[in-house]
Amino acid sequence: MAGCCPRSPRLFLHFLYPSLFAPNGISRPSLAAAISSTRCTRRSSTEASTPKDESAPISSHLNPAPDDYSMSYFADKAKLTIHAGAGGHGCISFLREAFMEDGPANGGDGGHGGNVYIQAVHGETSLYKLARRKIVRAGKGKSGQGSSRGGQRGEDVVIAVPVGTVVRELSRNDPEAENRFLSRRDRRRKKAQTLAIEEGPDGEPVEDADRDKWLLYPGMSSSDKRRMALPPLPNRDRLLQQPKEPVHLDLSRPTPRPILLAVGGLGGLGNPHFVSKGTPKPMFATKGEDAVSMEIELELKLLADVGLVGLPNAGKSTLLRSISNSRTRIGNWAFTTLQPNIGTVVLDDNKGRPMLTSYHRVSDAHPSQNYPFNVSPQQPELERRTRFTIADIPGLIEGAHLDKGLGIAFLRHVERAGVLAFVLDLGAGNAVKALKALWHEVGLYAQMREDEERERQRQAAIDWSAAAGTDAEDATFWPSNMAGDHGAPVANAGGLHIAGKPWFVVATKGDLPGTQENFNELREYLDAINRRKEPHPSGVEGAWTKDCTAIPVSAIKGQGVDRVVHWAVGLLDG
Ligand SMILES: Nc1nc2c(ncn2[C@@H]2O[C@H](COP(=O)(O)OP(=O)(O)OP(=O)(O)O)[C@@H](O)[C@H]2O)c(=O)[nH]1
Ligand SMILES: [Mg+2]
Repeated sequence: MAGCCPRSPRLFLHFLYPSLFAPNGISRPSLAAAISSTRCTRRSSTEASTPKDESAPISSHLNPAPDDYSMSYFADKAKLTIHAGAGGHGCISFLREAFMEDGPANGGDGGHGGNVYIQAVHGETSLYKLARRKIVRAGKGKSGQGSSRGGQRGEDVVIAVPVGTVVRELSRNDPEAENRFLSRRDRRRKKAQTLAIEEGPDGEPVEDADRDKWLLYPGMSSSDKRRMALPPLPNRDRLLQQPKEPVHLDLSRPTPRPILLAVGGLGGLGNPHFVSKGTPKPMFATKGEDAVSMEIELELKLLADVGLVGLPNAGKSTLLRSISNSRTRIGNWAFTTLQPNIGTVVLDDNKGRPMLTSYHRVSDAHPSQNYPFNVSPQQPELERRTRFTIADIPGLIEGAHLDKGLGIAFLRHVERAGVLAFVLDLGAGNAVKALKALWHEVGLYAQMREDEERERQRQAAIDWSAAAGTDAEDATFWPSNMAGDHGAPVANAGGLHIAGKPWFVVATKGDLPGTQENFNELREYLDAINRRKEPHPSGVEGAWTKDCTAIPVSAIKGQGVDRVVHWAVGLLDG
């Protein structure tokens, strides 16, 4: 193609035909178009001579060209190291004015370090940015200054995460909490051990463990510094209570206010705080406190009303396109979809009138009674459903639990869906076998999650924290419904009992010849489940076996898909 349209002649057109390029009313783009059409005449004529392939599929919204899709960066896991800000140091300063040589102490206090918060907000859809960011730091407090000027407070940081994020603490470093827990004498012993300092005649280590928490006047000689008697460190409480270890939050709803994760260090005290009868001119101030740092793991479980589960190439994405506004990628090969997609199904007749009447509980979405934040629901109990969301995930294959294909980890995005829709390709072999294989993988996934959760709860039952046994509670910042290890167990909130969810089958590619028999067999199998003659395909006792149905569709032609919407809404309404 490049050979038939050489670039060089175009470069000389200005010189050969200057009038063509003069600003005489013909715009450059139209001229350029004229040129390109002339230049490509040869190609067009050759194309025209070849007969058009009539059988080639015409691309449309439901049968798009391979490059007709939209994709955004997506990550559903992220590990973050968060550092709250350290406090600024207190200042050692004395008033100096004309005719006043020896003024009083006037060193300002250091600013407190910034805190790190987390908040689940609508509008965030992925953990991608956080996964790349890796480290989050709140601002450090500025040191105090002379003339009693306090240091500026460190800036707080709010980590915005999508609704549906689970937060787990992996490790924590809280030097101040450890110090508070140990007695002064123990701290001294510990420091002596680490520094290998000799013990004094009274058996006490010579070095005071708290000495490095003090700032001494820089103008003093080192021997004076060593000899200087320092008062006991003042006992100060943090402005906010550091949440108990380990943090475990299930942010399945937007959080009205940011939730505290790590508290910044207190700012140091300036020298006026230490003025006493014996020390009218204190040559010392305290340093700012070290702050808490933590390693946390974020896991996003998308919250869609309906989750599509199917083998690769079954037609899940085509189905999603046919009923929602999604522009997910479609291709005639396995694993076209590599990350979850959410589509919104709008329940109107394209003229703004409702397509069907459906209601959902508002209290589910705004469980204000569980929040300590005083958010009272203004909405009525039931609200008309105008839309619902549907999640399309990468295809599952047999043995996905053994990490075959893309594994089963993506099932976390349908784990919380209200309804599961199993998408089966009627043209790809026995549909009953495919359904059983899918349920087998889903069942194994549920089992794996439950084991994980049990292990986590067992670990959480052990109190590793230094403050174990103390009754420091952090109720102010911990909504009981969110704190996995502080309130209700997250396992129940996560709804791991997947087999108990309402489900149905969407039998796709019904337009292909010879699929009727396969569909009939599938329908008979589902009828047998409804009549309790066959067990639930997952094999779980007491699983959902009410009205299991299969809806035949041709998603590519948009036929039968309205029934899928109606059925899904019916199941969502319960
Ligand atoms: N004939 C016919 N073809 C369909 C139908 N639905 C989807 N297809 C085709 O099946 C192929 C796979 O469709 P996708 O929607 O990408 O399948 P998928 O389940 O999302 O595949 P993965 O993303 O790989 O899991 C595409 O070539 C579609 O055009 C249908 O109803 N009839
Ligand atoms: Mg797909």
